[in-house]
Amino acid sequence: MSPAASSAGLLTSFDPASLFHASTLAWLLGGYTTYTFLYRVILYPRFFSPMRNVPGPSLGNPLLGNYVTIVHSEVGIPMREWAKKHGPIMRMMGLFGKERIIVLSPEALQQITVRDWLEYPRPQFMRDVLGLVAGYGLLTLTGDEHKQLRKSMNPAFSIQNLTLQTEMYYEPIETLIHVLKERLKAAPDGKQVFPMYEWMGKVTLDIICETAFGYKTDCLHDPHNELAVAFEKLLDLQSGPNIAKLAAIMSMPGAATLANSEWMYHRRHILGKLPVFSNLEPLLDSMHRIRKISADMLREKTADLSVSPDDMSTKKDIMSLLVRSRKAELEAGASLKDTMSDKAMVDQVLTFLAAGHETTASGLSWTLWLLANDLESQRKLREEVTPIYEANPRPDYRTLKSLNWLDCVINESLRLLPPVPITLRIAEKDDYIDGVLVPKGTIVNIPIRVINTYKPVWGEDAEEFHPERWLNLPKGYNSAFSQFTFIAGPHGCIGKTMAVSEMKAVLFAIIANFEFTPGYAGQVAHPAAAITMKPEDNMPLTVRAIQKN
Ligand code: HEM
Repeated sequence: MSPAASSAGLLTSFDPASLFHASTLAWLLGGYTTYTFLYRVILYPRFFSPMRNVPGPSLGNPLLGNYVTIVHSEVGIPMREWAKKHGPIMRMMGLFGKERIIVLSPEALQQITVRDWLEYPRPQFMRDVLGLVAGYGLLTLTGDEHKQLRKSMNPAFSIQNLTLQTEMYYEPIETLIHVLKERLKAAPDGKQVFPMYEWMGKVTLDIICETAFGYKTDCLHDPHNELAVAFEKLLDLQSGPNIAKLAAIMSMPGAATLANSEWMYHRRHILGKLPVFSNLEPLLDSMHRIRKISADMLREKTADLSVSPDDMSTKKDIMSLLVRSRKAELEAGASLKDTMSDKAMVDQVLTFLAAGHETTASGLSWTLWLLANDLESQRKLREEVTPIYEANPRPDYRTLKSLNWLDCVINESLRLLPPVPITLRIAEKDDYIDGVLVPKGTIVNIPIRVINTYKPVWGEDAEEFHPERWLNLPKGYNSAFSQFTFIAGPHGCIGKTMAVSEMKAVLFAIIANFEFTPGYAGQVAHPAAAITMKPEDNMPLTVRAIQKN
């Protein structure tokens, strides 16, 4: 038979119904799935992606991409090494062949976080995780809703309000000093090793609860305070693997809605019995307790007639400010539905508690670590703060701001060991970044720790602690984009000025009272990252009280 006859025979004998035989369908489906998978994971990133020629690390494991390296290294370090080799824009591989872009240049950071911020929101899975652990507010909203909310929050973070709030920091700070001194009295040689991250966590929780809603946790004295216990439980859950697991769960359709429902809360014990979901039980439980306490505080404030619209003298906390501004809007004729609801108010306060507590505690702990390893910088700081402390142990916002070496130390610590080491955005359109065509849907990595220590900007000693560099900044320094600890633009940290002045108040007082040295010989730092970068070992440091002459 000729080939033509044979193919004609094949064609005439072809029965379309045979396609619907189960085995044929299975073969077709299997073939299609295998091809699609191979195309996405192997072929597309190597031969077809518009980003295929962007420099970066080798593509890594076909399924896990560069995650194997990232998961087994200290946060930010692999990206820092890649940046040294490949420069300010790189491609890396995420899971299952998903490409990501890593950006460092001021131009790219300006485009993503400032100019085109509406087209580069936080990815949905990130917002879902943040919503679950930090409430639905500034961290989860985008677009016009975010703009409106941010505008109504700005007064709480104005210099005028921060100036009034500074006084509220000192009661917890003085309690911390008192508690540590009492323990040191009983210590042999007058020195003792304290887990400083734990103590910084207590003092910053007391401060944030007081400034966010006028609630006294006093967890420095009472570790069993209900709010402190709930927070501690929540923070214990925040390890890298747990957050990755949570992000995977939140990517499942409907998971975020379900996890936030009362229905699920009342059945949370079921989750506790399922291996993958077991961490959700304590998480839902803690969030429920924190929400309940916040809602009770709100009810009290709304009923409290002394929270009048123009009364700035009595209640300076953020929740009172929101209640006052709602009252003012209602008195000016706004209808209740146009003002912020009770639930939204509770969510805002939760966001501030979560975003402002652990970040500041980590920032303070890293600063103490760096000072414990640079005794000359610590001595200079003590020399600067002691005369001011002796004249007035509760300096105001302006005085704290005027202390130059304190400013250098905090800027340098936040540069070198930023409490939020990395953040993500997603491109919502095909776009060019630094001349590279980035397809819609690409996750953009903003590697804060790498940006802050990039040698072409900061010089060869970029990875070392030198507070004096802030007195003579390098030529390539860009005030908005070279130290990116609080990022920039409409989603930049609203609490930046508050965090810095709180860190200054705490450091001012404890450096005047104590000397810090490493906890043991050969100690090295152990930064672990979940959402924030915190010391995995709670940062043990040797503390000795300063003897007054
Ligand atoms: C050293 C301490 C702090 C650091 C390093 C820090 C860092 C950051 C960073 C990097 C972001 C941007 C995250 C992203 O876009 O993915 C952010 C956002 C935010 N931070 Fe902070 N933060 C600190 C303290 C605070 C404090 C004290 C508060 C409030 C009391 C606060 C409230 C917020 C809020 C509400 C956002 C979301 C802003 C928005 O999207 O509009 N932070 N912070």
